[in-house]
Amino acid sequence: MSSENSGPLSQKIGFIGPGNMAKAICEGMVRQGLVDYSQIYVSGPHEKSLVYWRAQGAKTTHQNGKLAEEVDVIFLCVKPHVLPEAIADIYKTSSPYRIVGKLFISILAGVTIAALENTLMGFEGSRVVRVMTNTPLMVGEGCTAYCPGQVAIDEDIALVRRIFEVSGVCNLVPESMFDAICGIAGSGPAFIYLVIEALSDGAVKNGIPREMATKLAAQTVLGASKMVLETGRHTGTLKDEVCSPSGTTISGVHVLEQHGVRAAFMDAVEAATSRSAELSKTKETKTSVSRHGSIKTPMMSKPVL
Ligand SMILES: NC(=O)C1=CN([C@@H]2O[C@H](COP(=O)(O)OP(=O)(O)OC[C@H]3O[C@@H](n4cnc5c(N)ncnc54)[C@H](O)[C@@H]3O)[C@@H](O)[C@H]2O)C=CC1
Ligand SMILES: O=C(O)[C@@H]1CCC=N1
Repeated sequence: MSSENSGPLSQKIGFIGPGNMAKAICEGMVRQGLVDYSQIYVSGPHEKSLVYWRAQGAKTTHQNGKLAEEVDVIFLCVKPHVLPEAIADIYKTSSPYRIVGKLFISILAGVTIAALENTLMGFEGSRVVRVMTNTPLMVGEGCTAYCPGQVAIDEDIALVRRIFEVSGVCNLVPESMFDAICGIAGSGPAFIYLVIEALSDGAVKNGIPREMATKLAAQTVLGASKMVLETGRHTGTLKDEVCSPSGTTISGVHVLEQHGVRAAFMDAVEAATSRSAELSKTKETKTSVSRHGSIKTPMMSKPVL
């Protein structure tokens, strides 16, 4: 595989699982001129979810194996419990000799590199990179972490960095951090939407029209985030600068502390982290797939398909 450091990518790129994350990753690449839709292949079982992609100019199929035959790089973008079925479909709908030396990039929560490599070992020379990312990729503000598998090569890493750096930040981390990164970066946007919605509700309660209230809340969160990232100053110091003695803010902060907001957010990140760890231990995500496309679960002596 060629490794360009600038300019458009030459590879054909496939997405197995044409959902929210496939769109976020692909749109980021297209918007930044890294690829155009003629290089994009997408597969999924439901016709309805492929219509959008064809309208953009991507090629679509219901057969994961046909996609894998065509492309150089395969993004795995299905839900974690669907992975065995999706991989089994690659085996069943392809000629294995045509799936040689492909790079698989997985964004699945709670699916380890070992599980991925195990399930893909029927395809000669497969390489894996595990990624955790988030939906703000869509607006160029993604937060991505990656960890290469055992046989991933420098070009694979360079490619992953290029794809995710055009749409935000991207860092190499040890795989042991993946559950915690899922807890903050993967799930975190939902926690913050909740904050924005609640701030907006508070403003609406006090007479601000909804549309204006949501814009004020979102811009305030954006501004606070930029302050943290661009000044590099401690969050406590930044908070103190907003809190005047006997002022409005400290009254609000007191209420948040009374309601245990910090502990609630810590608990939320911890719960999401634990769930990711739990997923990696479930039978579905530990399942492997034989060369013939049979799904083998660790709990069963016989294949279930
Ligand atoms: N949504 C998020 O914010 C994030 C999600 N992730 C991970 O990304 C993955 C995808 O998540 P979403 O895009 O949100 O899910 P989604 O539900 O939007 O997309 C999944 C797609 O897979 C398709 N699919 C189902 N069975 C299939 C099969 N056998 N073969 C091919 N395609 C199949 C579905 O029809 C659907 O279009 C998950 O594993 C999740 O853990 C990671 C980071 C953030
Ligand atoms: O909720 C989930 O399982 C996925 C993984 C990270 C964000 N969304």
